[in-house]
Amino acid sequence: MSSLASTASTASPAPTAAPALADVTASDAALRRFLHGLPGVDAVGLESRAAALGTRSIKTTTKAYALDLAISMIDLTTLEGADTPGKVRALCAKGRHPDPTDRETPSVAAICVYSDLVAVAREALAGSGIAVASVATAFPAGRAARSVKLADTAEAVAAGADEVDMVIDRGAFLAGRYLSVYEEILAVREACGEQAHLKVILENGELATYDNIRRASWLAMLAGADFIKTSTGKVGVNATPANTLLMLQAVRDFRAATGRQIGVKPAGGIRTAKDALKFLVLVNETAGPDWLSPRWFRFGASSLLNDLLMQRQKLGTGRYSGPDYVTVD
Ligand SMILES: O=C[C@H](O)COP(=O)(O)O
Repeated sequence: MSSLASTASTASPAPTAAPALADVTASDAALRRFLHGLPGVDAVGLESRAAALGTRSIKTTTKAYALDLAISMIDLTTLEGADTPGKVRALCAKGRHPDPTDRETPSVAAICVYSDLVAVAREALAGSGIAVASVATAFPAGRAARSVKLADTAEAVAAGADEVDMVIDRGAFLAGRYLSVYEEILAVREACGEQAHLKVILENGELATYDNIRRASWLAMLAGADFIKTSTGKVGVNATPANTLLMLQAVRDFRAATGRQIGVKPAGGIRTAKDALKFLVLVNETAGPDWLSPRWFRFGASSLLNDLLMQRQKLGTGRYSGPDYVTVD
């Protein structure tokens, strides 16, 4: 999209050479060689580039477009122990018609729930074109036997999930057991079958270094992720401009190396329209305009939608209507 386009270019790493999948994934040692052979991340450069792109101003007509685009990219999420069918139905109604006073307002991309509430969401969203996303694999910690994680995934898919958001085994990853992480993603991918897209949550806040985030991104993509996702939203550090920029570089480089396009989903702590628009600038400037659609970029968020709606109403009327005029997230 040219209106979010750059006026100045900033250097970012060149695409990585195509990996030979069979060689790379043959063993822990081969995966380690490949993942540790990826270029090291210049943390200072990454953070300054993310900060610099965050200062880009977006003019009024582009802003209207970008606010609607951001709404259409939301995975409207509720992941609480206290979730009820009633809460999920209310969220689905909101996802269908985020602003009942303005039917031009786009619907969200998906409603994201725990697997036991997939059937409720499925029924409430019938005919809407909005996807049902389910977290699975013992979300958020991912601490369970693989059989339990696969059963969780299979139940979500059987209940009608269009998308499965799995967590990687961070313990195995940090211990260098890359093959185990790779094989688990493959197994979950298989449990998703043809029906469900797979989003792989790296849980960046637990990966300790930017180098690890780059390695985990590649590992997930090699194993068949349709999307890579920053976070569960349940730990101290979730989606940040810098860790999302790094993952956008990874999907860009992966497509250059393999021809396969993978989506990106920052999640956790994204609450304001201002922040969402900064993320869209990062997408355009890093992965490129091919990613500026809900097919390739999502926001995992429980309470971003209301601020986007308030900003949208302000653009239309010239004033804020205030939080009382949008339904509670
Ligand atoms: O995947 C989505 C996140 O759990 C939502 O996090 P949030 O409540 O900080 O928006």
